[in-house]
Amino acid sequence: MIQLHQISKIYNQGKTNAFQALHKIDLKIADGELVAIIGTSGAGKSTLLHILACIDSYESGEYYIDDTLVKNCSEKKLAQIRNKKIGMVMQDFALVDDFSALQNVMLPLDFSKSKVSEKKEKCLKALQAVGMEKFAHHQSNKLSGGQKQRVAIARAIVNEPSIILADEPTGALDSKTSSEIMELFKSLNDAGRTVIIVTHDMKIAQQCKRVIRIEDGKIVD
Ligand SMILES: Nc1ncnc2c1ncn2[C@@H]1O[C@H](COP(=O)(O)OP(=O)(O)OP(=O)(O)O)[C@@H](O)[C@H]1O
Repeated sequence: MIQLHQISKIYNQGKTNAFQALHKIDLKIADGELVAIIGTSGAGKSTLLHILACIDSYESGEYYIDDTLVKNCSEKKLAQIRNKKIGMVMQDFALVDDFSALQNVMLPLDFSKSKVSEKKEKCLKALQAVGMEKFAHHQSNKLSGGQKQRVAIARAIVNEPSIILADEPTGALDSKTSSEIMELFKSLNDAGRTVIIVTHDMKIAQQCKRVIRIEDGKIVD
């Protein structure tokens, strides 16, 4: 499903501060895998995740997602891929503070032509899947860290993407809450989704079926 062939990423190319963050990365991730990406700070984990999420460019190599060659896609097609195929979860939750949980989960449906009542129903279903339906009308900045991350996960799955990408999703949570969030990722994976998690936490990585270690922009293990 995901294939990277010789992907290289250079920040500030052509300038005196040019920096090569990824060196000829080859990687295949099949449908339904549960993968951790680990490595020291600055190794290139987030850069790789952003390329997988189609939110960052690369200087050379090919990235195929379900046989679509990403670099040939128009901006419109890329937006469609991001919206329909990929759900993103961030360390800092990236919720709109003064929106309710429901309004946050509605955001990816902003451009959908469905009726508002249908959109709401979809969002409530996503909130239910993460155990947060009772908090649908709570303002998001009044929720705990773990609850915020559940809402962020509901927002990531509302369009039923086949791939979930998470960047340090438990980095701001205590260990008990981290375990609960990891259980949620495992259940999303059990339901058939591909889940790729960047993490520093070995307890999280050990629960993944495959661990990829990056050092200095290269896959070393
Ligand atoms: N926008 C940018 N411009 C220039 N260099 C960048 C940029 N973003 C990242 N880098 C550099 O690229 C390298 C890889 O960064 P990246 O954020 O992918 O690392 P990481 O493994 O995710 O680190 P961390 O675990 O600290 O989040 C680092 O040396 C970083 O300084």
